[in-house]
Amino acid sequence: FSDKNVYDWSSEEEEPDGRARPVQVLLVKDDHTFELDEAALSRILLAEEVRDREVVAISVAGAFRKGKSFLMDFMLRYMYNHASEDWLGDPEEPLTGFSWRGGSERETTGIQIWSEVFLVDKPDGRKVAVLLMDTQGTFDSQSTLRDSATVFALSTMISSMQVYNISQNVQEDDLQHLQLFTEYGRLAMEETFLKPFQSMIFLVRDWSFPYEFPYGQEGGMKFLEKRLKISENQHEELQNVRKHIHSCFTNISCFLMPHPGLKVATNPHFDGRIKEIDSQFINNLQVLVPWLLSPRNLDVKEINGSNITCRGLVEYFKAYIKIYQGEELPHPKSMLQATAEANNLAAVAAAKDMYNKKMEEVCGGDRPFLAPSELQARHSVIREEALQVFRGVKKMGGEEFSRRYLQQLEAEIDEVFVQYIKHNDSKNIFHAARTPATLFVVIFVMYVAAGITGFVGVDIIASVCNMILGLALITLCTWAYIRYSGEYRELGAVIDQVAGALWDQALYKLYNVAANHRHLYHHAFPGPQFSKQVFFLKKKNKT
Ligand SMILES: Nc1nc2c(ncn2[C@@H]2O[C@H](COP(=O)(O)OP(=O)(O)OP(=O)(O)O)[C@@H](O)[C@H]2O)c(=O)[nH]1
Ligand SMILES: [Mg+2]
Repeated sequence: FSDKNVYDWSSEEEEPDGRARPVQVLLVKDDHTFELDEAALSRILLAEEVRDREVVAISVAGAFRKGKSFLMDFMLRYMYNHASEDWLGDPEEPLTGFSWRGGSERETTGIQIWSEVFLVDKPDGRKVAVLLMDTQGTFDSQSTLRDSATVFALSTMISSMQVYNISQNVQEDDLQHLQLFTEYGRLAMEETFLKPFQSMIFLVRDWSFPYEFPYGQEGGMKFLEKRLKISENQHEELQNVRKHIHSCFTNISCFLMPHPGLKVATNPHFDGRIKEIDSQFINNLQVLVPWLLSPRNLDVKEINGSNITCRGLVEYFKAYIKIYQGEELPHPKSMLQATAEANNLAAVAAAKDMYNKKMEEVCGGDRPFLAPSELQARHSVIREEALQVFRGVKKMGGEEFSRRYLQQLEAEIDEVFVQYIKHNDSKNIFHAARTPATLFVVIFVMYVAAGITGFVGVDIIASVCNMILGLALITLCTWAYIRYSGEYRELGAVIDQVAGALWDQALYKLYNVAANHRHLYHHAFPGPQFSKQVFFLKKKNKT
């Protein structure tokens, strides 16, 4: 990091007035790839006064358009006013910092961090660096599920405190998405016996049932306890989500926030001044922000049980983004897509299972050799039955989607059929006798050749023939021993292969000779055209 270039402002990041501002460190590009702006990240986290300080990273994540950046700006105000009593400041002052606005389209993209890292003295005397992080909302209409999952997972991995910003209630799908995203994060991290992430704060915005659970942290905790409770009679699916969430975070808490008033929610000219926000919201903001950010509540970022400095965080950020840029992680899928895939795969498995069972009955290990044509016929029938089984299973995802799996099933069945053919062939006594027969033929031919050449007086060729004869004899004995004892099977396979090749070559040659002389045969025995065709058809059917 001593390289000076690392600290240089990149040209587009030129900041003439030196004022703090949000800096985009993670970019999600149009082609849904991710890019880390290392220069910008290094410039902020490797500045001399902070780089060796332990870091507290606070992030806010959740669905888009739910007031995340708005909340972050109040956190900024708290940090700038040094946690004083009247940190909210002038009620007429517009709210600035991370860019926020009304409207239905997304605002924040990627991950942005505040260019100023705050140095805070903790009550135990340690000076820590506080980093504020704003993130792209999940499930906007321009992001894939993978984009959302990556931004959420990365911000959870990098932060020591993740604020999960949700609207109105903690719904089961909020929990399921949290489960999906944290699992996606955990995949990219090293396995550890510790919980992978630190603090998770469920921040419920626009809470409308204070008569059931009062606003604030205590009401929130009671509410969340109820929501995340695991009981015996709960369905396994519900239990799994809850167990997963408990296993991911060392600290889980909740805060119930009231609605900020209609001006905040609906007035396009609202600029964030406190005067126009409901007093109940402000009162709770005055509890929430110090609860999150007061020096004694700041948790230093830990990874694998050791505290991380700003310098370390840069390295982790780089390492994690590399994993998400690569192709080794599975892509998170939408619920429908995942279910449709599971349905189709189960149907493929059932159909294949049925095919295997029926084929075992036809030509399994304990069944005798079956004529190849018969095997082919039985295969065709059973294959069609298996395809019917696949078509008969109810599957999500539609015709088009399941066609791919049907093709996969057909390919797999055909592959298995090749194995059945081989298995059936090996039961053929002539197949087993192919190697010794070939060797016998070689021995015989060599014997005759040696005899003739010896008689004629070409001794050298006779000796060569005798040598080949001897070799073939030894090979035959070796092959017999291997077949009998089951040892040295690789050598046995080589002998079979060579003998097979010899056999095929000889047959091929014979066939060629026959084919070359066929016209002579027809010439010698001319017959009516149709009978020739019938003859060939019959022959074809037989084979
Ligand atoms: N109903 C409601 N609206 C809020 C709340 N806080 C802020 N808003 C309004 O919500 C709108 C969006 O605020 P942002 O902070 O830009 O939202 P965001 O979650 O950062 O949005 P993205 O960056 O697009 O993900 C603004 O008009 C805010 O005035 C809240 O607690 N409840
Ligand atoms: Mg935002």
